Amino acid sequence: MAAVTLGPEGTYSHRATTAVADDGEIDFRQSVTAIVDAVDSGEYDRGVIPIENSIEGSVTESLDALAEYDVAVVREIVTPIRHALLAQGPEFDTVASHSQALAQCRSYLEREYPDATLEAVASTAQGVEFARDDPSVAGIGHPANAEDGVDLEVLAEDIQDQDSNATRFFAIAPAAERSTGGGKTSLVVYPNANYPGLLLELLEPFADRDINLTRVESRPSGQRLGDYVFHVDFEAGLYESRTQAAIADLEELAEKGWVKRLGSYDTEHVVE
Ligand SMILES: O=C(O)C(=O)C[C@]1(C(=O)O)C=C[C@@H](O)C=C1
Repeated sequence: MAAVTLGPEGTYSHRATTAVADDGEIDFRQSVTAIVDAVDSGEYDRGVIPIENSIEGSVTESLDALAEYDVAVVREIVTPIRHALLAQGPEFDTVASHSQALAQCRSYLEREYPDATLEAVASTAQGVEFARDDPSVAGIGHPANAEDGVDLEVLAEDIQDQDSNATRFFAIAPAAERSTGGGKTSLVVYPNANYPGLLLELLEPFADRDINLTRVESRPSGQRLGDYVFHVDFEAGLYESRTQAAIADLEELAEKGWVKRLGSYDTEHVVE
């Protein structure tokens, strides 16, 4: 089974992918959108993308790509994220990492390196590569990245602002592989409407059927200011009759827009 995720080798996405596709080939892309595109086109059977972090919140590029492309979510992977600061030595003036990782270490960086320039790059592992090439750059990433070559020191470990830092990833597949099992479901709803009580009406189909929502997130539709797409996750299988009834209600509400079924899945906790 060929899988694709955020590269280069050594990203947290790569680690999460190994947990679900350890017997197959893993290829890398430089952005979440490129990963979703490669799975949507059938080039890969699996992709792994970050969705949400306990400190920094949604990975908005992932939510937008899930709304735009037609792929199935087949698994959820939750993994603790413990960042290290890696450099050739203590004399650096720039810290390069993924924007999520820089944000997860914001207090640490302000306290310890208030004068450093923060540079957002495609992934944590790419930041570490820059540090390997340039003594004026430090990277933030998994400490094991220091072992993959010469000349990198682990200057500090566990620099994330909360000990309990964790990221949720989705394993995605081509849309035809949408699973029929799994205890959690994700939908994307675009009502294409704006009137008092709309959000309440969107949530009622779940409350009425005793379905527990685990996340509601709004993203701009891109059509006009104040117009939103809603990402909804809940604890019920897609093919349960109460879910089908709730979706039928939502489709009526979103008659001018659409309801996208991303799929049902189980959660896997990966501890490193
Ligand atoms: O850059 C990486 O290592 C990634 O896999 C991306 C990512 C993210 O986008 O959230 C994944 C986990 C961590 O939260 C930090 C960065």
